[in-house]
Amino acid sequence: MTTQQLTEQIIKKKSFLCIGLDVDLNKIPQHLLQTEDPIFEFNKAIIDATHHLCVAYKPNTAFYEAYGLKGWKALEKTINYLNDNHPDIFTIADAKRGDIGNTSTMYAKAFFEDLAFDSVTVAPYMGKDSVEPFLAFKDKHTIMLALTSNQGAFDFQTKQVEGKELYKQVLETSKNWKNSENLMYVVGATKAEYFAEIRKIVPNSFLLVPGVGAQGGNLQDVCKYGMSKNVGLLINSSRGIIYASSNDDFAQAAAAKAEDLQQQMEVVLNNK
Ligand SMILES: O=C(O)c1cc(=O)[nH]c(=O)n1[C@@H]1O[C@H](COP(=O)(O)O)[C@@H](O)[C@H]1O
Repeated sequence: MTTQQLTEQIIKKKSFLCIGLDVDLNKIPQHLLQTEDPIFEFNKAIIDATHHLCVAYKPNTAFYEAYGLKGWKALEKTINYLNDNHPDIFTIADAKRGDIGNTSTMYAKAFFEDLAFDSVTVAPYMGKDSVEPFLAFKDKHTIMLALTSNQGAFDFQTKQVEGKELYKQVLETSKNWKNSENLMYVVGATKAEYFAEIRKIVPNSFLLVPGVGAQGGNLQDVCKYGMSKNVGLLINSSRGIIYASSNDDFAQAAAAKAEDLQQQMEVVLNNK
C-alpha cells in the first residue's frame, strides 16, 4: 500500500485510528476459549465489528509469539483475513526488529513477503545497515522508533548527543538513508509536547502514535501539535478498545470505544 492510498482511506473514513490487536488469553471472553483458535476468533470478531471505524490494525507479535506455534498460526490467519476481506486497511506487524543487514533482510521477508504485512516496526539502535534492508521493499513501510511512549524513553532517547537529543538525531539521520520515503516513525501519545519539534524535522512523514487510552495520552494534544498537512498520523489504541468488555458483547463494546475515538478524529479533520 502507498502512503497516498492510506491518506485517501483516512479522508474517506474520517478516521486515522489504528486498533492494536494485542490478544491476551487471560483477558478475552471465556466462551472463546472453547473454540479451536480463540486468538483468531477474538480478532475476527473485533475486525468484523470495527473495520469501518479504523484505517489500520496493529498486532503486536509478542502477544502471538507468547503462545508458540498456535500463536504464530493465529497471527497468520489474522493477516490473511485482513488482506482477503479488507485489502484497503493498512497492516502493521509490531515486532520492533532490526539486526545486522542479512538478518534484517530475513526479518523483512518474514513480515513483508511471508505474512504480507504493509509495515513493520523497527528499532534504530543498530543503525543504517540494520534498517535499509527493510526500506528496500517497494510499497512496504518501516516504522522506526523515535520517541517512545514509556518512561524509559528518557533513559536514552532524550539524552543529548553532540548537542542534540538522540531521538532528533534518529529522525534527522534516517532522512538521508536509501529509500527513506518508506520510513514512518513511532512517537508516543504521552509525549505530546514534543510533536512540534518532531514536525520541524519530519514535516510530512507518517507518525504511528501509541499511548492513547490505557497509557493516558491525549488525542487532541497529539493532533494539535502532530498533524501534518496530509494528516500524517495513525493513532493506536489496543487495550482501551479490545478489552472494553469481557462478556459476550465484547465486539460491540470494542466498536463503541473505536467509534468514540473515530468521532473525535472526525471533529479534528472537519476543523483542519
Ligand atoms: O511500537 C509501538 O507500537 C509502541 C511504541 C511505544 O512507544 N509504545 C507502545 O505502547 N507501543 C505499542 O503500542 C501498543 C499500546 O497498547 P495500549 O497501551 O494497550 O493501547 C502496544 O502494542 C505497545 O507495544
